[in-house]
Amino acid sequence: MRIYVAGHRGMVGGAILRRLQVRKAVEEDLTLITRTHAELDLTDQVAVRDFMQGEKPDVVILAAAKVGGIHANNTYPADFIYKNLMIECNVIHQAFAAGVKRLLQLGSSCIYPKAVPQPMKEDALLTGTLEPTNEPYAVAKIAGIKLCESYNRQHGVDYRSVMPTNLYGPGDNFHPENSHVMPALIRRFHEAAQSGQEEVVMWGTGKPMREFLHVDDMAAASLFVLDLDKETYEANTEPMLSHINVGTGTDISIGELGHMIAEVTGYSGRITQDLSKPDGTMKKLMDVSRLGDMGWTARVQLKDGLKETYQWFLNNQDSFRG
Ligand SMILES: NC(=O)C1=CN([C@@H]2O[C@H](COP(=O)(O)OP(=O)(O)OC[C@H]3O[C@@H](n4cnc5c(N)ncnc54)[C@H](OP(=O)(O)O)[C@@H]3O)[C@@H](O)[C@H]2O)C=CC1
Ligand SMILES: C[C@H]1O[C@H](OP(=O)(O)OP(=O)(O)OC[C@H]2O[C@@H](n3cnc4c(=O)[nH]c(N)nc43)[C@H](O)[C@@H]2O)[C@@H](O)[C@@H](O)C1=O
Repeated sequence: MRIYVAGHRGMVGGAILRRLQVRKAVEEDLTLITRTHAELDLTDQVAVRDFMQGEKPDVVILAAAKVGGIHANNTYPADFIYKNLMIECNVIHQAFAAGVKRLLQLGSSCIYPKAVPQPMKEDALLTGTLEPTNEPYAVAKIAGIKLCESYNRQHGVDYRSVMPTNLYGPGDNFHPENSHVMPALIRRFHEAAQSGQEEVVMWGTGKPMREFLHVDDMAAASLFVLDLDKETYEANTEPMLSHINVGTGTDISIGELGHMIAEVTGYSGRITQDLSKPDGTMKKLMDVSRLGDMGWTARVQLKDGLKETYQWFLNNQDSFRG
């Protein structure tokens, strides 16, 4: 069994690779294939074709993408739509051309319309208008789902999609502007606590609700879905709706999250709001009953995961990206 993990140096790909390495210790015939971004640019069609034809993986896990928080999505929309469409087209088509029978790709909860009934069910896809701050990224992610469904329908392959809620954990991107809210605030509150600052500014009103899933849970869910036999996967999805939500099923306001991060990082000053920054979607909570009915639930509690992520941040400050 030869498994290619695309994006293995990212937060999710790294967590998936760690789990597969544990598996490899007991499964001698398992070969894990990886390439860094520098070794293989997945937006390069010819390079991806040559790689797939050369390595001939049995299974592909697509965790590589252009990823960022609300500001990055809103500021670099061309990068988010172009790079993600190219990566998906190249990896999915060239995997098919090289004979890959099973593939798992990661989408995102932002595929669902902005004003959709909560919690969001898989069948809410394409029922309304998307959140404008990340529409280009969401369109690319929806195309990823439709690529998998189309190759399944036309060619009889077994390409699956998981839709994660907002993720966090070791290996996250702590860039001050371009990251997601959790790593951005861990860094900002930590630096304020260390330097004795009296004020920390958070973006928006603090009212949006978000659901946070630890990346180790995401990696476990990804392999759970990948390992399902074809009959079970198909019995729990539909040909035109072949994606599965992954989340915890509970959410928290951004304001509350800020207070939690202040406590964990030891910051005790004022917390204020920058109302010139966007809130984005006001609520994004996944309906996770489909995955729950199949037997998978998240394990890591938010407070525990936050403390562990802060510890990882402290141990890796010199090496993290951004
Ligand atoms: N983080 C989150 O909150 C969420 C993530 N997701 C999805 O999960 C998946 C993984 O995200 P996450 O791990 O957080 O993201 P990361 O940014 O941590 O990792 C993405 C990886 O993809 C690599 N990559 C990007 N572009 C290319 C390219 N052109 N060629 C080769 N490699 C490339 C990056 O390499 P490099 O850094 O060198 O560019 C990086 O290693 C993505 O599909 C994302 O959309 C979904 C919902 C929430
Ligand atoms: C996973 C998901 O991530 C993105 O969507 P998002 O959920 O809005 O992600 P976010 O983590 O950046 O923000 C969450 C909330 O938090 C508020 N907020 C406060 N203070 C900071 C702050 O300092 N940084 C950030 N980034 N947000 C902040 C911010 O204003 C917003 O209300 C998508 O574009 C898309 O990439 C996607 O799929």
